[in-house]
Amino acid sequence: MEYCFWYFTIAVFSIYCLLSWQRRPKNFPPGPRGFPVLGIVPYFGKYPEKVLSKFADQYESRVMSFRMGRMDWIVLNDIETITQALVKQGEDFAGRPKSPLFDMLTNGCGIVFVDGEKWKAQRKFGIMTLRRYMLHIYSQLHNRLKYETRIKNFMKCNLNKKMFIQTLFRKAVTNVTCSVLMGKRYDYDDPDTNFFMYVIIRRPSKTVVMYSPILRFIPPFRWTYKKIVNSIEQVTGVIRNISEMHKQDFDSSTKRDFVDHFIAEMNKEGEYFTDEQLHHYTRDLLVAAINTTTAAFGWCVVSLLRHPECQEKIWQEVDKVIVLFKSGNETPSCKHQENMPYMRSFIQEIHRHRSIATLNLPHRTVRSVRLCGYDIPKDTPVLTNIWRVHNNQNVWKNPHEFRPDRHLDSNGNFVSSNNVIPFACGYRRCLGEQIAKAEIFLFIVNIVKRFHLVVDQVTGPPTYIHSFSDQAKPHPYRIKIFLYGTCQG
Ligand code: HEM
Repeated sequence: MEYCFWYFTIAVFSIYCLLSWQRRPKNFPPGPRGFPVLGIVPYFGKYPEKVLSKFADQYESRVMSFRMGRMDWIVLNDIETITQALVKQGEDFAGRPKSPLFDMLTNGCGIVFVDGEKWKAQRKFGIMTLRRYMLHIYSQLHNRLKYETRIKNFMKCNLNKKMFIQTLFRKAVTNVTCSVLMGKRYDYDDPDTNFFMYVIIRRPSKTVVMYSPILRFIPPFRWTYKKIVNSIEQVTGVIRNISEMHKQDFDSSTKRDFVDHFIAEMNKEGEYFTDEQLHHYTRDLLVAAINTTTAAFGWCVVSLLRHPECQEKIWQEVDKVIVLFKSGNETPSCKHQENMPYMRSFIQEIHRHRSIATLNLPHRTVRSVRLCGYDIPKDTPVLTNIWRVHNNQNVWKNPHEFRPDRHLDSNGNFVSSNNVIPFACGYRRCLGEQIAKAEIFLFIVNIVKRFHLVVDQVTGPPTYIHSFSDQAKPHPYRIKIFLYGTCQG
């Protein structure tokens, strides 16, 4: 009798779980449910963007849903729906999924995972500041990149069996970003400062712990959790010291960098402009900038190596447009780019062919909304399948092929495309887009004009397959590099 009771209770409970698993909000977009608790996570494998894209084909829906944990997520599948949601209804989709753990660790400060009024004030300040001193940033970026990409550093990569070229790019990008944000450069060989370049590398397991804080008590994730805490503490510790030094010799008439601009804002006593906010804002900018830009540099070189004809064409264009580059009497700038259609096509093709933020950063609906005839409740997490847009066969012929000239018209003019959205679009579009674009352009100019890049015959050409991370970055690879006009390599 007692057994019957337990069997009955378990059966009722299982049916209840199954039904609540199957239940989804009324008039919600269609999509796969996957397994109880895990949802479709077991299907994700290394490339969730491709798996979600296949589901999108299967459900034939511009907006699709799926289950992960206890949450129903939605995915925006094409450019029209993405523009409708993130631009036209942008305010409704401008939230970020809540991570109580991250909020606890950052005290709700920063910009990337903040929303509401605080985010609006920080974003407005960020846009104004970066725009105001963009010209200064441009020449600073050029000088720093020229310095960071000295042949001496490349030679070290060639000689050192353990050092790959991306290590050099990561160090260069870290120094460029630190200079622009807080006037700081780190010596490549300094072991005390090297940590700064590595502690902020993002791994998928970190994201999982962020959104499922309960996991921090389970052994393998416990270790990841400790790393997150250490990373946040270490980086903010370094930024704290630097900002204290900035305060000591602060001069409101000559603001040197982002930190100085923020201190000036703090002196006006704005509600959200505190020391803690400064530390987390700067940390967020560093994390957002370093991983993505390093990946972009890595993909540029992969493409230059795999397509020597592109290297040659870019070299010729730079030679024609920036005539005095070699003598050091002309600094490359945005205005040069206007006369460089091939360079611009090459960069646009890098962004299309190698989507770095394949699924964008997650958004959250801040109120109940209607999209493509479906009802999406408040607080629904939202993914944007950027990879799918960049590989849409109806827009791009043979999308898997790397062909910069697809972005040129019959007269050889560059055609900017709304179907290439590496920085996303709308309200939460990348804040550092202009900086990233300038950096990538200046990086290519500096590399192509000064060096000749050749595939390392021992390892062969690097692959386009990206490594498993929350940003699509190249696998480590080696190259041969020669100074132009010499056989030095
Ligand atoms: C190739 C380089 C880069 C790529 C591909 C990239 C891409 C992105 C993407 C896809 C987003 C998410 C947009 C959204 O949520 O809808 C984002 C956000 C952001 N990016 Fe970038 N990014 C790059 C470089 C940078 C740089 C250099 C900086 C800063 C100097 C930066 C700062 C930020 C910030 C602060 C956000 C959050 C904006 C917000 O939540 O309001 N990014 N980026």
